[in-house]
Amino acid sequence: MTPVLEARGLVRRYAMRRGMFGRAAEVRAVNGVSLALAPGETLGLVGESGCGKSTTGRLVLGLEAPDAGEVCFEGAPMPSPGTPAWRRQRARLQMVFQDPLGALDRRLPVAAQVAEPLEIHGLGGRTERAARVEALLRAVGLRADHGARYPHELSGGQRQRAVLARALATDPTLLVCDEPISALDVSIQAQVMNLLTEVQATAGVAMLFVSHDLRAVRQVSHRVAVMYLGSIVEEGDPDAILHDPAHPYTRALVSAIPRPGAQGQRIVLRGDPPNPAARPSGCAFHPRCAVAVPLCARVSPELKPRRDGRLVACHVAQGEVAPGTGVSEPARSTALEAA
Ligand SMILES: Nc1ncnc2c1ncn2[C@@H]1O[C@H](COP(=O)(O)OP(=O)(O)OP(=O)(O)O)[C@@H](O)[C@H]1O
Repeated sequence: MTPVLEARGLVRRYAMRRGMFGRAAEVRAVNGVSLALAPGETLGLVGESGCGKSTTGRLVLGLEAPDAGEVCFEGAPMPSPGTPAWRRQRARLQMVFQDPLGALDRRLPVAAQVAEPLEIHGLGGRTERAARVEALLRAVGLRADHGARYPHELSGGQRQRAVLARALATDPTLLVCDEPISALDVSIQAQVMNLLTEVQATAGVAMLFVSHDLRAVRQVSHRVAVMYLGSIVEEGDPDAILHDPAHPYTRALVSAIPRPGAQGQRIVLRGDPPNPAARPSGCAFHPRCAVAVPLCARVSPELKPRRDGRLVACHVAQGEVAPGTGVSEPARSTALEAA
């Protein structure tokens, strides 16, 4: 089956000035990310602030061009932004961002905004569009009269529902949801998460669900990818990752989830939070890692399957470090090749 989305080796760098008169430094926001999504599948992208989740989302949507790597949508390379082919494809690729008020136009009633993508892409006549808007509002749990209101006349959860209705208007095959619940009250978060689960089941849309909240990601995702400093460090089944995280960074993330009765289990990461403008050599996580060995400072581990099939980018978790000797032969030769 052709994947809806396939991204290979994505790299995105930004120039960043250090202070008013400082020299420009380079931030590697995304550093070799590859991912694939099957039709109807949801991939959760999780990691702490600044690890490159949103930049990955923008690259996947074609809102920004990568400095290296390629994005294929339904088997074909993503057309250049602004071209007619790109505009046609944009109808099939939609997004839902964190702030529903910012995503909506304050001067337009909700129904007009839900109808907008249909007009832009020339889908249906006036009557058909009106019927489609009503059906979309109903599908996301809003009434027809909500459509006549302006965004400020809706609650936060209702606004995010309106944003979702608009995103679904063109019947997309891929939805990128970037922190869709983090600006909402906790009680409303659950409603929107349930709605997203419903949308998955009924619309059959593939989703890239970006969040720093592993529990939210687990609720909607078929697979989870954990990012650290621009790279995916672990990928696999959400339950397996939550119950038996393989990468030391994932273990720290999981241990930070508050759980009743799990006292004193939290892993506190040592060292400073990562600075993308000063990327450590080798494994980017090694300065904060409790199980790092000398190899980790020299050789960047690849994301590859362990014996149990879990994808992990860690020399230790992959079993490349032989007990007692420090480094096993395959890892030693990789290190020598890299030296
Ligand atoms: N336009 C830009 N110019 C310069 N640096 C940028 C730009 N966009 C992002 N960055 C930097 O790239 C890195 C990754 O940012 P990104 O927004 O992708 O992270 P994130 O994981 O989505 O974070 P958050 O959860 O806080 O939204 C950060 O260090 C950020 O400061």
